[in-house]
Amino acid sequence: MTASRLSVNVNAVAMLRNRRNLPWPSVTGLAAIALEAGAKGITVHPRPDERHIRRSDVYDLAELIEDRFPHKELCLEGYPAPDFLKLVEEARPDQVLFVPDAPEQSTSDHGWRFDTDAGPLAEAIAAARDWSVAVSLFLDPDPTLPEGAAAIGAERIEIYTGPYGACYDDPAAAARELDRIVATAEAARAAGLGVNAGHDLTVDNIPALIARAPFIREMSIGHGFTADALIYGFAESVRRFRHAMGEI
Ligand SMILES: CC(=O)[C@@H](O)[C@H](O)COP(=O)(O)O
Ligand SMILES: NCC(=O)COP(=O)(O)O
Repeated sequence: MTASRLSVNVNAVAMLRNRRNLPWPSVTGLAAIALEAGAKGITVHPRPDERHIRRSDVYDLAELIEDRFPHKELCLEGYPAPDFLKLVEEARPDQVLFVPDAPEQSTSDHGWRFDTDAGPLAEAIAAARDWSVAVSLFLDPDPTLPEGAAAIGAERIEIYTGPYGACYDDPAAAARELDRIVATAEAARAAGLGVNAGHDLTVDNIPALIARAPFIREMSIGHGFTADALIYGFAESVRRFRHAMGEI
């Protein structure tokens, strides 16, 4: 049995909870079920408007993992603005993923371009590393980019797999996207970076990806995982995604 690569993103659980002024479905409760079932960790992307994950959820999840799952990992995602960096400093996740998202953006849809928008990155990366938080950078599937991530001090990248996920009904287009992801993953590995992947991954599109890039160390999955779990339940979906990754 291979170690788990699955980090379950619970943004959508928080979105459902926020429909009412009630504490269910429980973000920490479902995170615990996923961790107990074999997920490697939990990922959250608190957005400035708290449309799903609230700042308080981040502290609750950090406490859950520290108290009950000390060998599991918390990953925080966000734009390196002062408020987000404060959250990273206080919650001390195992990993932070910096994304270049504007506050009003509906979801992440592109990675960093080091020639144009890397302004706040170098300082944020240095701060996170001082707090012993591993730093990952969200990058488009473009093999010219990983070298820039290594040069600026990141330890890992997460390849944006949204365009691949969007080709669910077009195998030829999916094969082209997969080539770009794999080339980027290989470039990152050659640059000494750890390789993560995320966005719109599903039990159907993961096997082809993992077959071509078995060295991927983590996949963070929220939307597709939650859609699956509505049918199968959180614990069974962990098993299904790990099976898709060839782990069990
Ligand atoms: C960084 C990334 O890929 C995003 O998928 C993000 O984690 C999802 O954010 P939303 O849940 O707000 O769409
Ligand atoms: N980093 C990607 C992530 O956490 C989840 O993305 P998605 O599966 O909700 O698209």
